[in-house]
Amino acid sequence: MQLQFKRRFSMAHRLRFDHNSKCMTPHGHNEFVVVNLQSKGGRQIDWGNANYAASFADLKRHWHGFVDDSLDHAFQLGHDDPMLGYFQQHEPELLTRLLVIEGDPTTEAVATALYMKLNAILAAHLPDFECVRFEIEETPTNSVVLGPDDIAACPIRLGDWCHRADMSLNDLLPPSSWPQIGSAS
Ligand SMILES: Nc1nc2c(c(=O)[nH]1)N=C([C@H](O)[C@H](O)COP(=O)(O)OP(=O)(O)OP(=O)(O)O)CN2
Repeated sequence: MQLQFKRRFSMAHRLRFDHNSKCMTPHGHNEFVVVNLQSKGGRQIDWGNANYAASFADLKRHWHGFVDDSLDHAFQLGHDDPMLGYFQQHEPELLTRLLVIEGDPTTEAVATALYMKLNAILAAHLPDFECVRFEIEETPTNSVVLGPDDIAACPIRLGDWCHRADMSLNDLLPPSSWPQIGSAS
């Protein structure tokens, strides 16, 4: 049995690889992230009693905390985007609001990075559960859907932050400066 949780977030990005694209201009979307979780077998449904393996609240707490408090309204940029230099020089207090990824921040790449982030969060907080389907709905007409094989097949390291169970969105700041998910910042 799979449990599906959906959360909305706002974001901005720009794609620089295709110079003729309208997506060169920074622009934003209101997106949905949809995750399907299932028990790895260690925790089964407690039939006849609680009738669940874990409550919705417990399953959503850490992931939705990350989505709401870190991902929502972040500006997604490629690692070599010159706009990073602007923020480092003029508005360093906003560096925690930048999601930085190797290459252009397409929905495919960001979904892969965020799926890895969810896996790190599950390993730290819900080790008996796994994500078997991960979806980002970028617009009402464009979605990217991933399964575990897509994560295994990713040929590059998109960012160390994807593998940490904290609030980090980039590797510009040391890991010690990022709050843990669920802790007061
Ligand atoms: N493979 C990808 N291609 C594009 C992505 C992406 O993430 N992966 N992203 C964009 C832009 O973010 C753009 O905002 C959306 O592009 P597009 O669908 O071309 O534009 P519309 O939303 O206006 O599309 P309609 O369906 O015609 O409304 C571009 N490409």
